[in-house]
Amino acid sequence: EKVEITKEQRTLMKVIVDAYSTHQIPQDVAKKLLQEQYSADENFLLLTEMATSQVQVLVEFTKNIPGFLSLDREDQIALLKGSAVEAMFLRSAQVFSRKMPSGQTEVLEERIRKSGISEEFIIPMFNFYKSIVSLHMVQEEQALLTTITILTPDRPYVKDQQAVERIQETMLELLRKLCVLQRPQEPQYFARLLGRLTELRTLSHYHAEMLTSWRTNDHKFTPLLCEIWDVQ
Ligand SMILES: CC(C)c1onc(-c2c(Cl)cccc2Cl)c1COc1ccc2c(ccn2Cc2cccc(C(=O)O)c2)c1
Repeated sequence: EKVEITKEQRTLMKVIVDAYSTHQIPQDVAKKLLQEQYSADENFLLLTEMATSQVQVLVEFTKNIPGFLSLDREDQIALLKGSAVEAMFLRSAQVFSRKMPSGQTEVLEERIRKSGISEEFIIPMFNFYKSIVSLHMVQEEQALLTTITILTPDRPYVKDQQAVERIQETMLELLRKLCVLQRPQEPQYFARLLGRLTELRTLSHYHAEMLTSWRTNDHKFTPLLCEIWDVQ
């Protein structure tokens, strides 16, 4: 069928992509990736700083999702807490896709591999990164996929799931059209993107175990991470 983006969908798209591209991790944090010395503890500290910065970036981005601020306030918190890890996996995967300048990507990979995460989580984590990189998503797809992840209605403690579903459906329809228009030769591309959201759920279960094992080894998190991840 003839697929076309309506005027209001184009406006919605612009708002989301602008918000997604505006909020980046401050360059000084990204630069530290190259400077700090290598040790499991130093790597953990750097990753903690990046995760904390990412959560701040994520909160700002989420506030710009049209309709999000009109949701029940407690549901807004429940959506953020429930999606933070998944959104950060997506974001970190996109950082790997865009090949950061001056070899930061390799350094970042090295620091994640040597930060006290057990091998059983490293393998699925980097398989996920590879699967995201192989999709060669454009920014619109990255921004919409992150938005759809945040607007997942069945997160724990969400009261008005219908209200969340309504906004998410708008985003899903827009992403579906974008995929058809961007990749006419790949009719399954939209389904493949949504398949990654299933992988993300699995990773977020692994992540809960990663947190426990870090804490067992007496690693400290920042107050913001403790709040969003319900630790300590
Ligand atoms: C608390 C910390 C040790 C941690 O716990 N789980 C994870 C964790 C892990 Cl180890 C993997 C995936 C998700 C999380 Cl929360 C992490 C490390 O978290 C991050 C967070 C963001 C990350 C990374 C890696 C890359 N990024 C994104 C990034 C880096 C540099 C620049 C930019 C930018 O936008 O310009 C973005 C790690």
